[in-house]
Amino acid sequence: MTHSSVVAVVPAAGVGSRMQADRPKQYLQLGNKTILEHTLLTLNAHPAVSRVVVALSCDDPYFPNLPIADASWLTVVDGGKERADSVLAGLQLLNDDEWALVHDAARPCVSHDDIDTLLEVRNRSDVVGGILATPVRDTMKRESTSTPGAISHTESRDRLWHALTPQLFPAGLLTAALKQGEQKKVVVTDEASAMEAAGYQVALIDSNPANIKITRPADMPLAAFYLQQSQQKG
Ligand SMILES: Nc1ccn([C@@H]2O[C@H](COP(=O)(O)OP(=O)(O)OP(=O)(O)O)[C@@H](O)[C@H]2O)c(=O)n1
Ligand SMILES: C[C@](O)(CO)[C@H](O)COP(=O)(O)O
Repeated sequence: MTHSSVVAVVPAAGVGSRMQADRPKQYLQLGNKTILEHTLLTLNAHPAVSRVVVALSCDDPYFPNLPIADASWLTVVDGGKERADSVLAGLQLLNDDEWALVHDAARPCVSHDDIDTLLEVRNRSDVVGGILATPVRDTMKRESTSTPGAISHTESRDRLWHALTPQLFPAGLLTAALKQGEQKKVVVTDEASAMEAAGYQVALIDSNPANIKITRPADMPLAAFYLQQSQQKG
């Protein structure tokens, strides 16, 4: 079956406050490249990805110094206040019938195997798209509101998943769902939340938990280890 082209859309306009670094976390080095370079190069290297759109902070002083800044396969757009705004800005460069493969800049350890599995959802008629995900492993506690720092209760972890990225949807439907979510003040922290709110069925694709989102300092050595593992695999 032939498919419309797949375009990677990479939100990379965050400030990385939880990382508490001297620069936005996507510009921290892992080995000989920044996190952002690892992510963009991995996406561009996937045979199904036709081009990459990256959303940057409008006053980002770091990107122009990267060797890939002038890559022909890469287009830069200005990101927005929230992650969803940055994704929406990137989607403006896609045709409605193209597949948007939305992936956090902060997830450099994503594998081509997992992207291959996610792309299979294009052949399904029961869902509109899908997301990489991994089942929750720990017991989940809800914090008390009346006694902050204390447990209110244990949440059922039955059928509870961590949503990862990439998340894959037809660009036109995702654009409309994000705009609708904005108008209806839906809390949209990933693309799937907007698609769910719009009433679509979205596939959960069980995937490698090594595809971590680098968020806090302790994530850096873990990401370095996973990247080294994948480089050794070749
Ligand atoms: N306005 C924003 C906010 C976030 N992002 C991107 O969305 C991804 C996931 O967001 P997160 O991990 O929360 O990154 P930050 O918002 O930078 O981190 P923090 O919440 O700690 O500030 C990151 O690649 C980040 O660069 C974005 O493009 N535009
Ligand atoms: C999109 C995401 O990575 C899925 O888990 C997550 O929602 C991003 O959240 P953040 O607060 O913007 O890091």
